[in-house]
This record gives sequence, C-alpha cells and structure tokens, in this order.
Amino acid sequence: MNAPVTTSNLATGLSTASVSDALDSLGLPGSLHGIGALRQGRRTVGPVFTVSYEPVDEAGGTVGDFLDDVPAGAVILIDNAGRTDCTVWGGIMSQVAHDRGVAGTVINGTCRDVAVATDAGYPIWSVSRFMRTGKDRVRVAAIQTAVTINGVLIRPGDILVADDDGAVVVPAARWDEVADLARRIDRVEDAIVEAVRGGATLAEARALHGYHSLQTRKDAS
Ligand SMILES: O=C([O-])CC(=O)C(=O)O
Ligand SMILES: [Mg+2]
Repeated sequence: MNAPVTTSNLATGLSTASVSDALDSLGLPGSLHGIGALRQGRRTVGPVFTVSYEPVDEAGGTVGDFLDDVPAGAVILIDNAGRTDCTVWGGIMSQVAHDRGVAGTVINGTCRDVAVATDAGYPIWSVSRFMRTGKDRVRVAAIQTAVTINGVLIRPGDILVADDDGAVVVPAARWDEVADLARRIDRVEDAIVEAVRGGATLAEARALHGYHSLQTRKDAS
C-alpha cells in the first residue's frame, strides 16, 4: 500500500526529465506534450486540482471563478482543449493564487498578464500566452474531475512536477515508486559524469552504468 502523499514526500528536487524516464521504464504515460514554462528557473511539485473549460457563444462565460476552492499547495491543472485564441488565466488570478500559497498553474491553453505573474513570482506553464480574454468565450465545465491532455489521463490528486523542461504527471498511487526510480536515475547520471571526469570516455561511462536502458521499459521483451 502506498503512503498518502504529503508535503514531505513531495519535497524531492526531482527533475521532470528523471520523472519522465522513470515513467517510461514503468510503461506509464504522464509527460504533457505542448505545455511549456512561461518563465525559466521555476519548479513546482504538488497534487493537481483539475479544471475543465468549454466554449460558449454568448455573454456569460467567465474565467477563474473556481479559484476560491483551491487549497494551498495544490497545482492547478486547467484543460481548455489546447485552445490558444483566448485566455483561461490572468493577472488577478496569479496574484490571488500566489498570496494563497497555490503551487502553480499548468494550462492546456493560454494565459495573459504575464508581467503580473512574473512580478508576483507565480509560476505558470501553458501552451502559449495571448491577451484576448476567455470571458464570454469559455466557462468552467467541471472542477476536480478526471481530464485527458494529449492522451494522458489525469485524476484530481495526481502528482504534477514542472520545471524548465515542461510538466509531467504521476498517478498518486504510483508516486513513491516513480520518485524512487527517478532518484536512482539521477544517481546513475551523476555517476556517469563523475566517471568521465575521472578519465573514462563517455561511451565507457555510459556502458558501465547502463545509460542507454535507464528509461527502457523493464517488463518489455
Ligand atoms: O480574463 C482573464 O484571462 C483573467 C484575467 O485577466 C485576470 O485574472 O486578471
Ligand atoms: Mg487581467
């Protein structure tokens, strides 16, 4: 039985690259293709709070009314089906989320008021940035339900890790296993660099430490 996810077992310092390799080795999806960091140098990890948007044709659509329901420490994961012609996130939301200790926002869609988010120090990952509002163009269809983004099924409470390379999600029940594997991969990669600095060729060091199959699915024949 996996331990419940707590703040302490999330304080990993793991990179998305290592987590992604660990997922590959277990045959699990999780890497959110097409979503990138708004600003470099930011990292976050936390359980996801999911939000799904849908289009509207008339006045009455709105952006961000769910924010009062999001707990501190959560990562907001918004699915607007990859839509880039109107926002689902802006500066008011960045400031409020930051003040409340929300861990970051990851958007399958677009955001605006980028300078406000940067000034607040609030981290965002998105498909793009664009200034036209989603108000009267989209509305929240659901919160805290499963979403599928580019083929990855994500449930509320799954663990999202995001850094300069993008965002990756791990099923909550597999977090400990994936994090252990990712830490092992980090140690092996460190050992390869050390071996080269100690005089080995890169090819020798990679062969010695099994670099080429670190991410290979272990139950694959
Ligand atoms: O319409 C939006 O994208 C929301 C917005 O600008 C904000 O929260 O400041
Ligand atoms: Mg705004």
